[in-house]
Amino acid sequence: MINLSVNINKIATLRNARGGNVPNVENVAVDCERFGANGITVHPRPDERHIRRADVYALRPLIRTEFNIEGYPTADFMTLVLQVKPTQVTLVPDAPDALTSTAGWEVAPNMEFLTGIVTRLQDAGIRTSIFVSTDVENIRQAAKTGTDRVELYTEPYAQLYPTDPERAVAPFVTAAEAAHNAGLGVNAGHDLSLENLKYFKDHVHHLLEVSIGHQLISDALYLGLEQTIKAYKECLK
Ligand SMILES: CC(=O)[C@@H](O)[C@H](O)COP(=O)(O)O
Ligand SMILES: NCC(=O)COP(=O)(O)O
Repeated sequence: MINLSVNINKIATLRNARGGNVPNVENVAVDCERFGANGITVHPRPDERHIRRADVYALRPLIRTEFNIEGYPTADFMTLVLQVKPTQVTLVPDAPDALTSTAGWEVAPNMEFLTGIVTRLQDAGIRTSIFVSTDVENIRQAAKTGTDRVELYTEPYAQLYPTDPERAVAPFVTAAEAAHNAGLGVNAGHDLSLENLKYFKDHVHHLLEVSIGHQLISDALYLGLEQTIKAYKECLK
């Protein structure tokens, strides 16, 4: 089974637009699980433009499935995740002011840093994942950090899929195989959608989890959250 982890950043974006508590991020997380999500993902950014640190603490006791927290491992981020102890932390190389994630780690130049972070998280019982592109040598370097998993950055796939699905998916097939052969679990995410998810799942082997937010929450405006989650899960069957 491939887990669907619903990224609820955009629910917090909407809530923050008015300063109140509508929509309620905690209720939405619980409802995502009720509607079939296998996990909840959040990416608390330093400027708290969507998910806030307080949301992460509030969500922890409510989540019954897998809780995945993404982010750049600053000292503040590490304090947060070591207190909250989610199921998984996904390490992302984003600058503090990044609009969204646009690249994976260059692992070799960050080997000592990433190895230290991975060790601290695993010592606390937290599964780790490193956000990477499809570069196979870079994925082999990621395995040397001791990380449990990598998350393949799928935006290049999403961009090319509408015009050339075969060429779009090919590097991901190779990357997932390389990660698996290096002993890593394989996650994927960024810009996955109802349009491109099934083809990705049908071609990329060894997938354990996809985390999906922007497109899924946008689809929910038309289909409703329950039907949307069911539709994404259908793509993963
Ligand atoms: C790590 C990743 O893939 C991103 O997609 C991220 O979680 C999305 O963040 P935003 O919602 O801030 O664009
Ligand atoms: N890790 C990717 C993620 O959580 C969601 O990315 P997106 O679907 O919002 O692009």
